[in-house]
Amino acid sequence: MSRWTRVVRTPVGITGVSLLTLVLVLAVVAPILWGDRADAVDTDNLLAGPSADHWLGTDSLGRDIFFRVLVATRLSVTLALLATVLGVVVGLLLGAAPLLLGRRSGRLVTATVNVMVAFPGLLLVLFLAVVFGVGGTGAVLAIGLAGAPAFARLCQTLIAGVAERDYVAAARIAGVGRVRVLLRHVLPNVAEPLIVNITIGAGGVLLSFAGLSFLGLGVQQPAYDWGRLMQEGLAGIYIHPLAALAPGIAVIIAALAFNLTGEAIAGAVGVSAATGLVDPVAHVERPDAPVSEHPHDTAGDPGLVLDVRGLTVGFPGPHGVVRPVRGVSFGIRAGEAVGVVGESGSGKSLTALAIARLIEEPGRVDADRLVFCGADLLGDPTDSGDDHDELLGTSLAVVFQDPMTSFNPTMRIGSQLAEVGRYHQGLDRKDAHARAVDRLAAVRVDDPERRARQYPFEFSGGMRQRAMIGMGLMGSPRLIIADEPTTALDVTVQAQVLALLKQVQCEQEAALLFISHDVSVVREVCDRVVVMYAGRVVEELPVADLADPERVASGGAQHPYTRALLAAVPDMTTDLTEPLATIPGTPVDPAAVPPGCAYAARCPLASVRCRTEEPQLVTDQRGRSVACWHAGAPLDLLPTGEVVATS
Ligand SMILES: Nc1ncnc2c1ncn2[C@@H]1O[C@H](COP(=O)(O)OP(=O)(O)OP(=O)(O)O)[C@@H](O)[C@H]1O
Repeated sequence: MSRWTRVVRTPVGITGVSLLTLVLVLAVVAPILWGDRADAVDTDNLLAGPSADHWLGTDSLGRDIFFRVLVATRLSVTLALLATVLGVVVGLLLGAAPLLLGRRSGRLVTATVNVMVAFPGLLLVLFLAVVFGVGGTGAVLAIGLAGAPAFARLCQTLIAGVAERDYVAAARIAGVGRVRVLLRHVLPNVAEPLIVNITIGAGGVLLSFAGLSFLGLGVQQPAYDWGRLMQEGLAGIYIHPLAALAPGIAVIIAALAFNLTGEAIAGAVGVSAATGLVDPVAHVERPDAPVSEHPHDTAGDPGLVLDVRGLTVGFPGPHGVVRPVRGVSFGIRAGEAVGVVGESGSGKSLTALAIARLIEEPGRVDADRLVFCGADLLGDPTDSGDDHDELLGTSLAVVFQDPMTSFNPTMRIGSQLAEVGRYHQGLDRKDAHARAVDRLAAVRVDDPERRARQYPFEFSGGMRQRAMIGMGLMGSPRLIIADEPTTALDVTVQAQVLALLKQVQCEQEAALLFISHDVSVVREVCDRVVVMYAGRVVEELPVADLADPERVASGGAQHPYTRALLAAVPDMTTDLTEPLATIPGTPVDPAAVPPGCAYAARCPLASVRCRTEEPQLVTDQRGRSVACWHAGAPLDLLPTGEVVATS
């Protein structure tokens, strides 16, 4: 059963939809059928009570109240819908401002919206009604604009939630413009709560309109809506109450029709009908001081596809800037696979996002050097004549961790792949689709023509990851960033996706940056490994040296953290009757990084020097680097004093 069928299967739904249909039908037909009778003046029957000729009596000019209430449906509903549309359009534009204008200008709009929301709604309506002038048009503008801020805030919150999804990031890497991202990737995914809110909102607008006309600020004679009829009937409320009550009841029925329908849709699509009452969007201030802790610089190596030196990522926190990535340096050559390992929170994903230029304000990325395919990603693209987005769109492929969020659920898989071809290779719709099908075949998706027409929910997790790799292959990637691409998959599918990733990397002679917390997976896929702890690289070495945590003297891992990570990986000799080894203690909170070596509190070798002086990354003749004052020292040897770094 479709969701929309479900709307009318509940008592609330059937009542709401029936009432709404009745109201809308009356709005269309009533003026045509009964317009003349509603306007007919009968001077012999002024202020008459109910009779067979006039079911609800007559007004002060002898006009039939029943027909006037029916005929007023059109103006009441039309004006309410116009005001709703105005509020929705303005609210949507304001709500989408952070996405369309970028965070900085967007924040200004957000702040203005928040001030407007704090302003009492009724006062705002009355104020605007006076500003725009008495009458139907003024009332539409007043009610529409007064409702816009609340709708804008709802949109901001919903859009912000979707804008962080991986498929939006993927579309942005693919070079899709902001307006298209909004229309194609964001709005379809927030449409349901918006529709619910608009429907319920229309009921409220109808009441507001009746209120304004009742106060004499809305519709003016000779036109009449329900509010106007209520006002006219008020004068004789004690002798002839039906003249005021009948239009009042009509307002209640119509408002109920909209509200019940909205509630029913909310129930059917699983959205809270109170979504409009969300908390204000949190604001954080941008740090003033630029961040650059790491003067460490190296001359650029032209053989590197990616050259990162002193990369920092900072976010403003309540007590100053928090830097989850604090001076990361590494490079990757064409055809090389580099693994980045470390516990959760060590800054692996942020490092990848910074390279893909996906860190949004107020986050701030700084580096001494961030060069991809010879282009300085930190420089102004117009200076160098390069278009970074174009470069990243064609030469960088990103495979995200969660196959559920990697694709836009409202778009066919083929269209999402084709989007890359259309934006970056200038292919027309047909060629882009053909290439998308071809790329799906290249990542071994069976029956690619049919699969390309399917939606993401029709793909299994493993197939979605393959399709994501296929999307990266729409261009000719020089670098593939895979951020925990198999964490969400079961073991068999994991092996298939890893094999595919490796095969694609070899065929394309691309570099691979493979992020994982699982050392054993990195050992399978990569040539070299970068070990991160608390936002820094603590060791970098060939995977061959990861073989055995105890093989320190003969060139194995030297850093106690790398050795602890290795010891925590179960192998064939692990005694399964014993609990699996873990690293004692907890990772460092990026907001409270201690002085000295960040790992000292958990390190069996930590000495006084470790707690006060931060070890720098030192590279040996074989090109392996380690940042530790006691690198390679036996782990059971408790330090008695200062030990000089062995490398
Ligand atoms: N937008 C943000 N604002 C503030 N802090 C953030 C933001 N994004 C991430 N962080 C913090 O940065 C730290 C590093 O995050 P990151 O996602 O890079 O870790 P990770 O090593 O990839 O971990 P995981 O394996 O869990 O993904 C975490 O402590 C996280 O809370």
